[in-house]
Amino acid sequence: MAEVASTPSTSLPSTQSDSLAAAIEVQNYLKARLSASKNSPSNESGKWEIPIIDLTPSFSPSLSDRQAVASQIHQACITTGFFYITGHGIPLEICNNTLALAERFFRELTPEAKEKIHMKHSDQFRGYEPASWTSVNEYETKETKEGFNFGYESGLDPSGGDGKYVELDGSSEAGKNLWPEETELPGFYAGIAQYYGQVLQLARHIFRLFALSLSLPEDYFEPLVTHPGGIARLINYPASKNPSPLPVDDEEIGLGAHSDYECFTLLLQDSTPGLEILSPSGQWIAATPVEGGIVVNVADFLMRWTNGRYKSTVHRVVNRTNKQRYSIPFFFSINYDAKVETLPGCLAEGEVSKYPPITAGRYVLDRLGLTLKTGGY
Ligand SMILES: O=C(O)CCC(=O)C(=O)O
Ligand SMILES: [Fe+2]
Repeated sequence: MAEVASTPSTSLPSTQSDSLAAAIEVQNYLKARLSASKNSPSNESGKWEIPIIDLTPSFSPSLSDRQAVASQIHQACITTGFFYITGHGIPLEICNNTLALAERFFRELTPEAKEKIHMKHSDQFRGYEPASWTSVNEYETKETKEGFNFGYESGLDPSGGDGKYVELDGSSEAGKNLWPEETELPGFYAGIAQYYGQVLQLARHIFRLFALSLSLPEDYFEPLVTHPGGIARLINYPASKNPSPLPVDDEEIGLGAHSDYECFTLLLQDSTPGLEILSPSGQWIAATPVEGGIVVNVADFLMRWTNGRYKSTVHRVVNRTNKQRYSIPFFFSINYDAKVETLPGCLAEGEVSKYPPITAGRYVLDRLGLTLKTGGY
């Protein structure tokens, strides 16, 4: 792990937007957490476990069944900020096929085809991302992962959306994704679109449970997800050159320590472990894959809405095995032109909001901007 304690705090230019200030503040928070972390194997498992929540009853017509799931979600959100879901309704076959498409993307697409859809051609961070093109924090700057990033299109939304989608920067042109040609990777787009549609609808369902978990009406967030942001990534973490349980050397960081930016993330991972989450006492805990399960983690918007009651937990990926690891996170956001502001019900009498209001898309864009080595976008 790179030395972080001595790095001076990032200073805030006076002309920055509120969302950039917020994005920089998260980096400073991360620095504090990392300097207190122990880069050693965890002995905390058992004390701080990632719960498994069966979503089956959440599809019941009975409100009390749905509420029972929501209270398990509440408990997970105020402790780990991470949980697995089973019984989520996305067939295992679709999950496995989508992971197989990720593998095909990285293995079969030619370097020329990857170059054509390189992220440098996108002003919205879409497309193919070679290893070390971005790094999610300023301390672990040689990330081994490579990725392919794409976002919401109304054609991928089974609800069709309300036709008012705006991009991260508030512009209204849709369709900024960079897809490989059908002839270059036959069947890729159709397979990815099928998974995207399913995971998007699942995210909308889970968002209703989040509302219940906060004692809000189930449809509280509904007006905010009529044309939601939803970035997804296919990620390939190469096998370790020197597989060993620990310690991690900087060359082996797949994806550096970070919190996610949006409402919550739904992560599909293959059977190779690698995801680790930072416990309150600074231990890295492995989020080992659960067969048929999807990892859910609270991200920054939910932390901000709840004034920190829901934990946007720091996590990272280190592939310590001799196998490639593929994963597919889906980052569910509200409409990018909507605001995130502390919920009145999450402030006790006299309690002040820790987080100023931000515009959803702008905040995501500012956080993404900080991942580029150039520091700009
Ligand atoms: O690949 C994983 O397991 C996690 C990915 C992740 O945390 C991210 O892309 O934000
Ligand atoms: Fe993440």
